[in-house]
Amino acid sequence: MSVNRELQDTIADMVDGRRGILAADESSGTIAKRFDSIGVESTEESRRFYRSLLLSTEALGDYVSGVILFEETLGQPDDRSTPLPQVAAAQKIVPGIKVDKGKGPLPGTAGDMITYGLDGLAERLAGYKEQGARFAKWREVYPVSPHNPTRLGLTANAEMLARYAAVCQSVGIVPIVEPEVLMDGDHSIERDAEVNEQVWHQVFHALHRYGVALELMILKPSMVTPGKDCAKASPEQVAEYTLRSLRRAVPAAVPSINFLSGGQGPEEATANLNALNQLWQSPWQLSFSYGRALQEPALKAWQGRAEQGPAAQQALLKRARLNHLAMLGEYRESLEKE
Ligand SMILES: O=P(O)(O)OC[C@H]1O[C@](O)(COP(=O)(O)O)[C@@H](O)[C@@H]1O
Repeated sequence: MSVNRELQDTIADMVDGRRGILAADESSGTIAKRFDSIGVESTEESRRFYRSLLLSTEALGDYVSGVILFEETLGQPDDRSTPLPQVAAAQKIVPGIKVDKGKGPLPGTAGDMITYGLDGLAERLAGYKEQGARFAKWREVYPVSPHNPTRLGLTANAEMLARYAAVCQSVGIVPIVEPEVLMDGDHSIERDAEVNEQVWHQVFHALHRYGVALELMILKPSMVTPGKDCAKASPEQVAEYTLRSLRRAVPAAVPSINFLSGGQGPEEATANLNALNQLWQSPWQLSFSYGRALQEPALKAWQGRAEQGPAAQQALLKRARLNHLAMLGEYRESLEKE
């Protein structure tokens, strides 16, 4: 099959107007933190058990079209020895893989970050593809301060995302491009809009220079919100600011925008997505690619106890279904109690 055909098929399987993406690709440090919050030790086996529980949730494929896995999970089996990528695929959930290798400070910028992992990426992708991955994800992180992101931070991070995306498409892997503007701090929603807009402009400029086919990628941005230390904005305000900035910076050729949750609570992330889909008929599908906002209730229900598995799966399925309804603009707060 041609590389282009592979990319088109993957986009068709992932973008159908009613399903989103489950981000289950927490790196070792992050998953240890999440497990710590429920008193569970993070071991190879506890991570395998938990992620296998998530992926075998019955009917999850009704609301989720893709799952982002961590490298370790790609090679792990469920209790019946079926590789986890196959467990996902059996539910019509496309398996994908986080391919960046974490982040560190960007020298010369006093506060900006940069992500590692481009060396040997094409070879790594070939291996992941053999294990079943059909898409990849790479995250650049932008802290906000009165002087960050700097001009250098904006161009350097955009360059990394574009180089990664171009390598992915050259080997038939759909790239998810994730520029995350962090919620940390006390910046206003106006400042957040300004930063996100600059970030997206630079990212799409770089994607253009690297010849990335916009029709064959997915954007995973932050929603435009005030910083965590400010009063929260209403879902309508978040939707208005986010759409205004997206319209100014993101070409209509991009098929789907799957937001990250970035520290929003589960109900908040669903209400915001719903408002986004109610506000305006957009050229892109507006969907989710949540980690914490999908998994938090499931983690709490699980508590590391095998007998709590079904409760954890119910909690995950409920969040996935409510976010599916938010994609249709049909979510209501009263559904939380059902
Ligand atoms: O462990 P990392 O690499 O810091 O990533 C943290 C998470 O951030 C995400 O990109 C977004 O997750 P959230 O929706 O929880 O913000 C996930 O895909 C990833 O698991």
